[in-house]
Amino acid sequence: MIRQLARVLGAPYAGPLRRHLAGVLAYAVLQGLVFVLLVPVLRPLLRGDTDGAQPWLGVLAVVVLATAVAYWVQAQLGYRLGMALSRALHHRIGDHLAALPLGWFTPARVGRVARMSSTGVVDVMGVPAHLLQPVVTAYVSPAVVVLAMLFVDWRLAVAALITVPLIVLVFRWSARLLAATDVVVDTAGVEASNRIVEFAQQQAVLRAYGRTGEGFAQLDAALTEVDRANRRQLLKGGPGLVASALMVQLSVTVVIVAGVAVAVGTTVDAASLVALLVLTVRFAEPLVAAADLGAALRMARNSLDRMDELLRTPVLPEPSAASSFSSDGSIELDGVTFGYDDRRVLDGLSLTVPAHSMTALVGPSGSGKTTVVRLVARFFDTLEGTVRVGGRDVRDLTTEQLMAQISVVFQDVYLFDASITDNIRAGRAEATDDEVLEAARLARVDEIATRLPDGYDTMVGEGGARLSGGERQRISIARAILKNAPIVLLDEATAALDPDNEAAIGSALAALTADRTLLVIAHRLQTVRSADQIVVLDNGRIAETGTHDQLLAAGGRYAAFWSERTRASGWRLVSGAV
Ligand SMILES: Nc1ncnc2c1ncn2[C@@H]1O[C@H](COP(=O)(O)OP(=O)(O)OP(=O)(O)O)[C@@H](O)[C@H]1O
Repeated sequence: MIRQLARVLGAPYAGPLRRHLAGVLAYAVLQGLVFVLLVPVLRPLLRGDTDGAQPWLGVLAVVVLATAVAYWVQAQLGYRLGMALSRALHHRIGDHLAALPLGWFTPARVGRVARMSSTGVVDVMGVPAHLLQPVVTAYVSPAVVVLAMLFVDWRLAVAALITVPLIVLVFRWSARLLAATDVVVDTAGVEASNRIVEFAQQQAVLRAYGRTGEGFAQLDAALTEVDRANRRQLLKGGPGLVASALMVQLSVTVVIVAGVAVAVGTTVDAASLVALLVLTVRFAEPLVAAADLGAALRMARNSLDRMDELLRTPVLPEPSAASSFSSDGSIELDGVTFGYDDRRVLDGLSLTVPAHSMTALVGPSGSGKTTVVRLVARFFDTLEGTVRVGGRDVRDLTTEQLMAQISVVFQDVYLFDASITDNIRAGRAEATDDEVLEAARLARVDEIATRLPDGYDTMVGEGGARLSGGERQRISIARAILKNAPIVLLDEATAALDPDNEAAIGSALAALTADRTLLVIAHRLQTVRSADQIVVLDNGRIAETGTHDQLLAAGGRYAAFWSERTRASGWRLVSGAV
């Protein structure tokens, strides 16, 4: 486990971990010695020989003092290591998350990561902070005691040693019984926390459709499952825990019986025997503690396993150093095949978006439009074929180089709980105040700021909750304008907006996309009509390509779409260019 901890934490923590382990070992050995010294102290005392006990009492006092110092040193090291470990784990998880393909982030995985970085990190930091010491002591102190027994009376040492393999076997069996149910308990825990978050977040939907009862039923079922899993673990693990405690008591009994048998043979005097028995009882104490701590240690190990697994999840390979790159501002997909899990979604798709032109992607739901945009932004790598941005294979660009080429405006806009200015500045951290204000003006965020009590300093709330959907989108467009990337990937809003917002967003997008390369998942007829190229996707393939007039004249899929959509409510006839 220590080795795994060192691997998860990385090289800088190997030294502190080793030092802490050395401190814990020193403490465990010293504690064992304190137990052992009880024999020479008690032996003369029980015979009434206080003078004989005095030198040993002096030695005992010195060793007790050394034990106390060792305890303090290892506790300080462990506590500090625990705190550093919590920071290091958060950093390592955070750094790795930042490098994982964007497509990795599904809601279920996000839930797991949230659990891992909260309770998981606390479990793991508990190892140096308060678990390692009692567990190491549990094994090392009795070993020192048995070693000392060898010198006092080898038969008692052998009696104690006989029980050790049995204790180890029973401890392992007990741990295995409990571990078998760990996955069930953990899965139930993750499910319950996801349901709680969902229940809280989706109150509006649940109430609107009168399904609070049903929503609650799902949460209730998840919590019942947690309860059931815990009970099942207790039932399955119970025999192991009882057997472990019994084994420890049995080892004490074996040594006592052996001691009495030896005493009857008169090789050991009564005083020594009593001292040895005291030693035996103390010898068993740490073992009982180890059995109790097994569960906490296992939980820490499970959390560590999951962190290890996350940190081993491959990141998208990218060149170690950025090579010089002068983008021609185009986008190209060349024979691209891609699928989620085992299902093919794009099938040998080739598409070119020339620089400074607009391509509109249209097609039925599920035809692969979003997937095309995700591949351009390298959420995933293709199974076959090549995606080129600015004329270069995206796999040959560093994340910084690729991201410098692209601004993405998706439908779900997330704003940080910060001021409007800070949210816009997220587009380019080093932008001057004037540049931020200019981007805000172009995206018509200035109109929003004037209405708010603190203007641009107004905090927008978590996710931008204090603003309307349209207002959030205008801020995200201002962010993209500030970023000033040559290529814009846009998922046009499907939701209806009020006329003011609609017009504001129209002009904000016009400012963003002017003189840029634009790949847009188009929902508005106006956008589609004004595109230089329309690509009709169907089932992961290109069904048709051309301008609006060409495609209407062709009388194919697009023409059918157009006449259907202009009649249906799904496509809105709105004025204003994109
Ligand atoms: N993360 C994912 N995991 C598994 N399957 C996915 C994932 N994302 C999309 N899909 C599936 O891939 C197919 C194409 O989805 P995509 O979102 O690209 O289509 P779309 O044309 O953008 O649809 P829409 O217009 O409804 O947004 C769909 O069948 C969808 O269910």
